Amino acid sequence: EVSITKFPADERKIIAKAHDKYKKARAGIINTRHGQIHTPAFMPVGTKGTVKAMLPESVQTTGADIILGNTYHLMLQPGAKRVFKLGGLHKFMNWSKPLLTDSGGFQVMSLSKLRKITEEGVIFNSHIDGSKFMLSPESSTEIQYLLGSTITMAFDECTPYPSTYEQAKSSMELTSRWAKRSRKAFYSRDGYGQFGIIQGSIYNDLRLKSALDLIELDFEGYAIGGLAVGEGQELMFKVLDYAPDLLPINKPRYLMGVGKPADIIGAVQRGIDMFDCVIPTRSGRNGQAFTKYGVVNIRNSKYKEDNTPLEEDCLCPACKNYTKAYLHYLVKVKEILGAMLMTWHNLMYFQKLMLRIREYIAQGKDFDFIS
Ligand SMILES: NCc1cc(CSc2ccccc2)c2nc(N)[nH]c(=O)c2c1
Ligand SMILES: [Zn+2]
Repeated sequence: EVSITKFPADERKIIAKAHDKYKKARAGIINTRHGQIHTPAFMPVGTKGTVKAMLPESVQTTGADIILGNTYHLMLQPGAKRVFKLGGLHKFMNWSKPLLTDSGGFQVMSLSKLRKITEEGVIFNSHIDGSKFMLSPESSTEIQYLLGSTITMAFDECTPYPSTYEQAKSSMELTSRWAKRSRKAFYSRDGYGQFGIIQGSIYNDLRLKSALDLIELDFEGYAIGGLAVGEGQELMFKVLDYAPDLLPINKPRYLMGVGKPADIIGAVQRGIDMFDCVIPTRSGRNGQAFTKYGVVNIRNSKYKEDNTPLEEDCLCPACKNYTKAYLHYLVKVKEILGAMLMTWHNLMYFQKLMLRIREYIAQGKDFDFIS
């Protein structure tokens, strides 16, 4: 078992080796202070302290072991100190299992209007009321501590795509300097962990240097950042053909912001353990349901009198108790229950996919035809 706490390097016991064809795929368990994470794992995104349209207990019934929170959003509202005073994010949102929070830099670059990147950190104006904030390796790490995150992410810069070699090099070097400061600011406790994030865009020598810089800091896990940023699946897999192997085999590997089922399967085959993506929740709210027959756009008029469930053998409330006609109607009239049921089904679909992948790996079977 790959325990998130410090463990002797020789405890490199991977629970199950996958079928030779996918010699890099692995199934494992990450032990944390807030419970176990079965990998390969899909982590639903709960940006503002809630997985949108879901109760935490509903998220739990889908099989999720861990959910994500967002440092950027929570530091602006309600504020990290307030969450800390109120007992931390676990208590605040009534989620007792593991929580992973992003370090916030990525969200600053994608959400805040005015921002300035300096060696110190990122100065930005809140997208809510324009007030001025600064995120640095130190402040991001402290905010994640105040939130009570089980897994803290190092403060990095997500290198945009496309980037020239020079741009990617200087961005990666900044991420390495910030990683060192993040690691120094981390308050190490048993059962809690901090993950480093490697950058380097599509350049293999930069990816290697980034990995070497971060391995020196002995993080509890490692994330591959700077992918799923518009490069496309082919180029992403090209990087994943070598990047996971640059990371310690006995520590968790997290591919940030990925992805669709086919992306997840391809990345697991290349040695990735953890995933997060807004697709099941966001597309669910937009009327898209993932099913074994493909993606169903429930707003399509062909469903308005379809008295069958999304998937006859799915155990989620949407499939057990309702029809596509009812979901079609709810989404068309923008009823909140529509968002709830579609989200619940999609999260169940993604967790079932991960469960089947874990089973196939444990049985040494290849799993490239699962959709
Ligand atoms: N588009 C991929 C992506 C996504 C996220 C966000 S993952 C996330 C989102 C919400 C909550 C927790 C994690 C990233 N975060 C960081 N820090 N660095 C990246 O390179 C990066 C790349
Ligand atoms: Zn369902």
